[in-house]
Amino acid sequence: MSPSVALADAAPAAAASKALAQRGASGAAPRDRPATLISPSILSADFALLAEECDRIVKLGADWLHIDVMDGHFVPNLTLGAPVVACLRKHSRAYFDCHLMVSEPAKWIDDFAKAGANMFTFHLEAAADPAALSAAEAHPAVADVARAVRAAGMEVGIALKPETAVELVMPYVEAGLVDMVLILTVNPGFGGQKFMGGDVVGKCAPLRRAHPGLHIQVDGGVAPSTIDEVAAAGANVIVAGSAVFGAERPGEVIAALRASVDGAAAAAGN
Ligand SMILES: O=C(CO)[C@H](O)[C@H](O)COP(=O)(O)O
Ligand SMILES: [Co+2]
Repeated sequence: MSPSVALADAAPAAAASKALAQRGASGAAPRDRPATLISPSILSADFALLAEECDRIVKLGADWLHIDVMDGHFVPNLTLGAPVVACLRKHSRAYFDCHLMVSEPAKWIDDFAKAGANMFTFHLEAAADPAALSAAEAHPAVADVARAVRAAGMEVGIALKPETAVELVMPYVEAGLVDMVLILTVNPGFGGQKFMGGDVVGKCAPLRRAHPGLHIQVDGGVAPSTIDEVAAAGANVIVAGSAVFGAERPGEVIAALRASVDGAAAAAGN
């Protein structure tokens, strides 16, 4: 390991575990709006320098690290899997926010738990036949995946593609099975795509109204030029890949994203 990789070790263990507890509490969702969390996607990092890149971006103010897992089947791209997460865990105590764009999420739960993932976000469209999903009741296959993720010691995220109606995730949130809902504002598979605003990011608003304490993540095309619409919609967990890793001063981008979301929350009175 190069000396520059020992980034997470710069924080005292007690402070790091306190921060982790604040940033990702398991169990019942709080009633108050959760804190703003910036989760840069390492998809846009230099994969040959991944540990150093993770260290650098946490030191520059990132709260979580967003890890995009693609299987070449659910999406037309391949990225990385649990072995890479396990290697990163040896170098970092950061919160690993894993976004599983895979056809069979249940198959990977144990591997990611053992690798040190903190959040396991799976796609609603992958856990059950999308035609069998309903806003009126939870689909047993989706509920089973959510329960298995929590039983494995990770927090539970459910992701929605841009075309998936937000009503379809409500039964799982209402049943207390979900810690975070991820609203995708690009078609999954690639970084650097154009942000889908309007009705797509607008799916955050009814979720925030109905569930003030829920983590609501927006992922895809988020940048200083698009963050105000994301913030106004009610998201509190912000993913940005190319905007952060492609910036000359990534710390300034992280600060600008956070300021916009904090400002919108204050304006909304929470
Ligand atoms: O899940 C994703 C793509 O499927 C990525 O997290 C997302 O696209 C982040 O990259 P960028 O901010 O460059 O859009
Ligand atoms: Co993602």
